[in-house]
Amino acid sequence: MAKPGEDKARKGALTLLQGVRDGLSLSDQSGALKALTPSEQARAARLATETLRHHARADLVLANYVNRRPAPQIADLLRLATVELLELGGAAHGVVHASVTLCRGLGKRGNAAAGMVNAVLRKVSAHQGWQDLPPQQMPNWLRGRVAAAYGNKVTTAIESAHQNGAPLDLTMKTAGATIPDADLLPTGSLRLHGQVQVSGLPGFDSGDWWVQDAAAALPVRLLAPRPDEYIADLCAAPGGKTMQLAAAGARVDAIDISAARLKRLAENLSRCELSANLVQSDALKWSPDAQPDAILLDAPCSATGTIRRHPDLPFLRDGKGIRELAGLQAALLDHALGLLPPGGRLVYAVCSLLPDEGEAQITAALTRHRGLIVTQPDLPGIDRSWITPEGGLRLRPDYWPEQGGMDGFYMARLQKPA
Ligand SMILES: C[S@@+](CC[C@H](N)C(=O)[O-])C[C@H]1O[C@@H](n2cnc3c(N)ncnc32)[C@H](O)[C@@H]1O
Repeated sequence: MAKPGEDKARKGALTLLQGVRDGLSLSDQSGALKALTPSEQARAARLATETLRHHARADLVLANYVNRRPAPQIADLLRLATVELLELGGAAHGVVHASVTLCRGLGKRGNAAAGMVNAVLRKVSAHQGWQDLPPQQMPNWLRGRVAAAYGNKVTTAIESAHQNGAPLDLTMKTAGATIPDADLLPTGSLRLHGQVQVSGLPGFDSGDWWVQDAAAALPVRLLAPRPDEYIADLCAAPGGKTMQLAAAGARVDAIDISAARLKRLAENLSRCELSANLVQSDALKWSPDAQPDAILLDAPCSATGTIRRHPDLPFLRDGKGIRELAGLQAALLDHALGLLPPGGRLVYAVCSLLPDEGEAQITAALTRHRGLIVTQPDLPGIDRSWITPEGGLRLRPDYWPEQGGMDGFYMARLQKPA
């Protein structure tokens, strides 16, 4: 029996996949499915996300049954159906029937391919061995760098973590508070497993928490803000870390170059009834009237630590621009250190797997700034093996495999000489 909502969601997923092929991220496409209900939009996003997460494995299965390379839109449809059948447990008859109908709706080319789609998907639905296929590899430009940094075994473990996706982590506004069904992680974040509708969770309307990966919550814990301290958050939007700083009672200047992202930060602060002084500026040109007690520099980066939650990223990037990003990170670090008073502290953070954006930035900053020291992380829940030779904290998606992993991150706490 065809379910109209499911059919709309499948069609929506194909629209999103086409968008990714055209160079748009899934989050850039939030307006593309306006005609769908919120639950159809959520289903479409899930289908597209899972298809990207299992793209290469779906192609491996399909290669057994497809003779000629199909047009890109038909290939997306076949991958989507393969993932529904073999990963998401979709009922064979329903998925095959709906996919053939959808294919017929794709114009002349779709009509011509409908018979092939029907025959291929019937075979896919009986395919054995999906679970044994290796996890989807990162693209070569990234895989090579990750393997050079951590070795082949860890690279495969990171790819498995990417395939598993990410649970939903929350940071509570009040330390120690909790919500039903959430696990308390060793570092203090709460974790929820399975499909969760964020706006339906207790405490959403009252702003008791915000969504933030457990790894992303650690830079502010490392900075250890105190009530009434004046803290500059130099790359602040959409504001998960600004909210941690504000919730700790700090007076926060939240600077970001993007007006659109600052708007989201303002909405997030408002929902949680927290406040910060928002400033739209290039952080490299910003200087405050008074010296901040501390600075958070959550620098723009390749975001390669977030592939678990953003499986579109490997399809959108080609590795160009990392050198420019590293140059910007170094310039931001130098500028930020110049704003600090003697003895002031700074946490540098990036959601990147690449040492060029993390460890190497701090090693180079230590040679450029005489007397600068790295103070070692001493946070609850941190494994000592995560601390790097220069004294930073390297987090990887393959850590905490039993609890559901964490984003890749690097952070270091610097102190200016007194
Ligand atoms: C990693 S994100 C920050 C995430 C944020 N700290 C949080 O916890 O939600 C990096 C941010 O840096 C901003 N950005 C990039 N270049 C910048 C610059 N030159 N000055 C200020 N902000 C910049 C981007 O707009 C983006 O919002």
